This record gives sequence, structure tokens and C-alpha cells, in this order.
Amino acid sequence: MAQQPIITVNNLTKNYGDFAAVKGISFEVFEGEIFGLLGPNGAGKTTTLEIIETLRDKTSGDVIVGGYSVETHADNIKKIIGVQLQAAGYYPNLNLSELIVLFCGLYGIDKSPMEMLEKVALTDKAKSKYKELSGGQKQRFSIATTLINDPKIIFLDEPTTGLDPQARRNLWDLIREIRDNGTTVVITTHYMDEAEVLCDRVAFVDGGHIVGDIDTPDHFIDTLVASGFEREKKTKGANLEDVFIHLTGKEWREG
Ligand SMILES: Nc1ncnc2c1ncn2[C@@H]1O[C@H](COP(=O)(O)OP(=O)(O)OP(=O)(O)O)[C@@H](O)[C@H]1O
Repeated sequence: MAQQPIITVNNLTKNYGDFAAVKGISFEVFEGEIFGLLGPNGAGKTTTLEIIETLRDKTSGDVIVGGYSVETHADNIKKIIGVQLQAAGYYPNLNLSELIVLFCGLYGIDKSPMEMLEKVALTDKAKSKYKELSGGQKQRFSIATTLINDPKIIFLDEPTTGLDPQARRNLWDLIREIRDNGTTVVITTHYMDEAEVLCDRVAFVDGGHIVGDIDTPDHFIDTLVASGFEREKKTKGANLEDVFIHLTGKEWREG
């Protein structure tokens, strides 16, 4: 069966005053995939994401999300997407369970906080405040809040920045699980190892453009190797991170 586009971005541009941050970007995200926008700091990933999320106006181009145009049907789009809040959005005096109740109220949805926390393995932190969580737990909680309205698509902007290797791997498992349960995931990252193991397809963004094709990580790598590219050093069968994980285990950490 042909893959169905759930997001179509066509010739998108965004100027901040005289500065062109996004310079004619086009891509499709297929239903049910983990799609990665990869690129260095300042490439235009967040700007592109925020326009798709209807949080920022575009300068020109077309963006269709779930069949709706960002220009004319932003409210319909907001109902079918899940977006991570910045940390400042979490009221400091409420615990995780109370925060979930608050978000449910904003969406007009009745969900059990424990059920939402269960999805991200945080039921034991239900009575904790957001600021008391570790980096990985904070990310997991913020992912739980994106799932409250049973969205068709969630957007994760650099979800593993600053996390330790276990927390990153556990977050990758969680993101795959969300995809396997039928939610499309759009993620930005500048970690190529992350994109390689996590994303079904990726686009490389640099200087406001998509450079090269949009393809699976495997196909990109195979094409590069077939072109005669060789790494300078022969890689070993494991790396230092493998040693670290082997020695310290892969279980959830509370630290
Ligand atoms: N509100 C704004 N006003 C002016 N310039 C902005 C604004 N937001 C972003 N920019 C600029 O637009 C460019 C793209 O920024 P953007 O945040 O989209 O990049 P990014 O790829 O997400 O980078 P990062 O990984 O650092 O978040 C950068 O040069 C940035 O300084």
C-alpha cells in the first residue's frame, strides 16, 4: 500500500525581518512513521516545526497537516497534534498528577493521570513536582502531555538533548512505542546516531534548505558507501558508549 502523507510542506519560507531562516523547504511526512528533521544549530528546524504546529506564521508556501491548511484551519490542526511545552509552562506548585489534570481540563478531556503517567513509566513520580525530576523524567513527562488529546501526530524538538546514554535509549524505546501505537512522530535532532536508530526517514536541513534527498537512514548510508566513500578509521565492533551501557545497565534511572 502506498504511504499516505499526513503532513505536506511545500516551498515553505520564513523571514525574521531581513533574515531568511527557512528558504523554500518541501517535504512530506507519512502516516505512522518517525520522521527526522536533522541539522546543526540555527538550520531552521524549530522554525519549520513551529509553523507546522501553527504556533508561528509562515512567510510563504503551503503547509497541510492532516488534510487541513495551517492558514485556514489552525484550530482543526491543534486538535490532532501534540506539542511539547517549554519547561516554563509547568506550574511549579502542582505535582505531575495535578499537571495532567490541568492539561486535560485545557483540552476538555477526561483522562486518568495515572494512565497517562503509566505510558511514560512515571507513576511512582505522580506526587513529585516537575522541577524535582531528572532530565530524562522531565522529557518523558513532557511527552506524556503531548499524548493527552490522543493526537495523530506528535512533535518532539530535540527530545534527548542533555540526557545520559540510558535515558536517551529509554526515550528512543518510548518514541518507537508511540509510533507502534499508531501516532506519527516528527522529531528534530542534531544527533546523527539518534536519527540512525530511531527515524524511519530523515531530511537534512542546513542554512534554511533541505540538502539532498529525503530517505531512510539505511538508504542514505548504503548510497554513500556505494559511491566509494570509506571511513578513515576502521570502526570497532563496539564503542565507548556500548561499554558504558554494558557496565551500568539499561534500566530506568531515577538520578
Ligand atoms: N524569533 C526570531 N527572531 C529572529 N530570528 C530568529 C527567531 N527565531 C529563530 N531565529 C533565527 O532563525 C534561524 C533558525 O533558527 P531555528 O531555531 O529555527 O533553528 P534550529 O535549526 O531549530 O536550531 P537549534 O538547533 O539551535 O534550535 C537562526 O539563525 C535563529 O537565530
